[in-house]
Amino acid sequence: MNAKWSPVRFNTYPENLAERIDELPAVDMFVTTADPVLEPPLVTVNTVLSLLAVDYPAAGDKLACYVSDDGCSPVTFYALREATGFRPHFGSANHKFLEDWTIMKSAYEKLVRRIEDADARSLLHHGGREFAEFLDIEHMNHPAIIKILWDNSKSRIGEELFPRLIYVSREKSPGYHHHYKAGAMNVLVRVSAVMTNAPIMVNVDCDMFVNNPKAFTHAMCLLLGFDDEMHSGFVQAPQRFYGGLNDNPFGNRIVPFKKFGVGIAGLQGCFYGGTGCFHRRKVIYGMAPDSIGTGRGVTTTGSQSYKELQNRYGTSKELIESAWNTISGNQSAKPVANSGTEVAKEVAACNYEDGTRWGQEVGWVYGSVAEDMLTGMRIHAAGWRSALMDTEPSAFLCCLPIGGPASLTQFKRWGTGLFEIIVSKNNPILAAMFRCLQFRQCLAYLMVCLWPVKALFEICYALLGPYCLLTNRSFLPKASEDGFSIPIALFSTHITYGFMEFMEYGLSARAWWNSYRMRRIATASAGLLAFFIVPLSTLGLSKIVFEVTRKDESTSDDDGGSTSNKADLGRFTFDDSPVFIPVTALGMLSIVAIAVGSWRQVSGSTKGGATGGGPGIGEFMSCAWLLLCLFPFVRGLVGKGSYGIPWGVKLKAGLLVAMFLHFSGRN
Ligand SMILES: O=c1ccn([C@@H]2O[C@H](COP(=O)(O)OP(=O)(O)O[C@H]3O[C@H](CO)[C@@H](O)[C@H](O)[C@H]3O)[C@@H](O)[C@H]2O)c(=O)[nH]1
Ligand SMILES: [Mn+2]
Repeated sequence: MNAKWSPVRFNTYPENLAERIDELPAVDMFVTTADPVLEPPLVTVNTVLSLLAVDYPAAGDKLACYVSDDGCSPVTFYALREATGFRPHFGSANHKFLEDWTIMKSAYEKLVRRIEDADARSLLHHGGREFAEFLDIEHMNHPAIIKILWDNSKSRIGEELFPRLIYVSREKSPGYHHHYKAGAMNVLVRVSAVMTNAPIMVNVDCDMFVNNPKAFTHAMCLLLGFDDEMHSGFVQAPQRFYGGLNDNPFGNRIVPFKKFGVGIAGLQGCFYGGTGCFHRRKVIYGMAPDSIGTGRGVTTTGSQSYKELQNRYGTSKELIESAWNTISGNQSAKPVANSGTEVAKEVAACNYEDGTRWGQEVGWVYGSVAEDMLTGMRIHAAGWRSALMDTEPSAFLCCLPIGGPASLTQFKRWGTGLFEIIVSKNNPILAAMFRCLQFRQCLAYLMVCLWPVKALFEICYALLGPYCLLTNRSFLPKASEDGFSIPIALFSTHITYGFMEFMEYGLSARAWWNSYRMRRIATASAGLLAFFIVPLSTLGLSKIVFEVTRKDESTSDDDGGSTSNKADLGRFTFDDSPVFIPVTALGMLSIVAIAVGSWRQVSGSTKGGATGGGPGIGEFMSCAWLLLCLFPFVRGLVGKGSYGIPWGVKLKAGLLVAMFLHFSGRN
């Protein structure tokens, strides 16, 4: 309620920028990809092409696109290089669009075929000099590879300028933690600092393409439009998805967050969602808003402050100069190392961050696999607000994970990451007490970050029903008692409220149900696991890794998938991941409980229950409701192939159920 109480919407009118068109700032665009198998190079190329084609004044000069490839894949590199060949079609796309449509389409189809046919081995051996650096390397142990795929100096006179495109694969070494996406983002920030140093940066995941060609100008409205910059430390576009399945079968389209998003926009501002977000470079460099206090430690010039800058940003002369230009507001200065990649490689090295503030007060913050939440919170804690940019059509679209394993792995990562924030020194309570995080914003962060803790309570509630049926007890008033109306009223208000919210957004009842039950499933599986993993990892007993979500191209509309195919895709799938154990156990348990409870009713042995305290309609209903929510798992118990729960999981779940039966039978 705190989060939804004061909704705010920002409307943007890019046409009002027309007079200031020459003043529009340069934008560095960042794309991250990590695994050529889970994230097909074609997906990345589509994203990059959409960024390069964005409608922005003097785009060729002001935009530069940096692609970080943590997979260090020659195929990704090849795909991007081929994509630059698509360049001539861009100029024409803007002018005589229709005539050139067919030419462009066939060029694109050729590009797709080339990328799909590419294979790493033959590229390495027959691809020429450009691939030499990829030869004989391990993807977790290699020097930095940085290649300028398109540089404006290559443009011929008279040719329309085309944004720069730079391929970055940072150095990796077994001795250094690479901090997953946050680490990749920080390298991109530094590499771009010494190459183009644009005051604004936008970052997207490799599967998130630009859907509204005017997206950047809309964002500028919010970045330039406030009297005080403080109101838009960053500008976030809400996550929207393309294609996808009907009615959100895996619940990852988190609909209640629509209202939540607009709600917190009215507090200190929307959360940073990790993708589709415009950042001010100086905010990322750890600056506080001018109206709050200048420069947080880096205000003066002279040798002393040079040392300070070095301690913060590292030893590269070029980077320090560029950072100094950024924090002192000297945007007109040209980037320092415009040519060559030597300096860029220096700042992309593993050991560059040693002894600096990168990953703490500077750049994307380390210490959570939900680096987006953590980094956004650091920015809010510095006193910035953020603005939500909701354009029509949506600025960016990304793809949704499909199937049980991919969805629950994603939920598990979020849960772990969020809980990591709570147990770290960067938690929202401390930020509200000692820094500039507002109280209500802190509550909103807590509500989200405490989700794994909520899982523990939710599991206990879920177990109450089965426990009562099994042990012939009750926890709810009997239907004949007056008190019975209280749980009924609570339950139906809760359900009706959630349902109405979906109706308000014009969604189907089915979508509501899918989302509702998927939240129960995700909490009891991914949330619960996250709750246990984080303390274990703090004790050093387990290791948290960022598991990249598989990007399925088949979710796109143009696949032409038949309806039955889509229905199949919407069916829950399983694998042998431990994330499935708790819910499988819960499903089995409720079946056993209902069986035992009904048998007792039928055989009339309830009379033996302690002073008529046996289960009533309430307990049966909660068990049945639980079973209904877990229906995909009940179906999975008997399903075949990937639609069936593997025996290993069933066995472990069975063991848990047996343990529960044993202990509940004891008293
Ligand atoms: O070591 C890594 C791991 C991941 N990534 C990139 O990080 C992005 C996000 O990963 P993905 O598996 O797609 O995660 P999602 O669950 O789809 O991402 C959501 O949640 C993440 C935090 O958990 C945020 O970083 C994302 O922006 C947000 O979209 C992708 O572009 C990856 O290529 C890297 O660059 N390096
Ligand atoms: Mn993603």
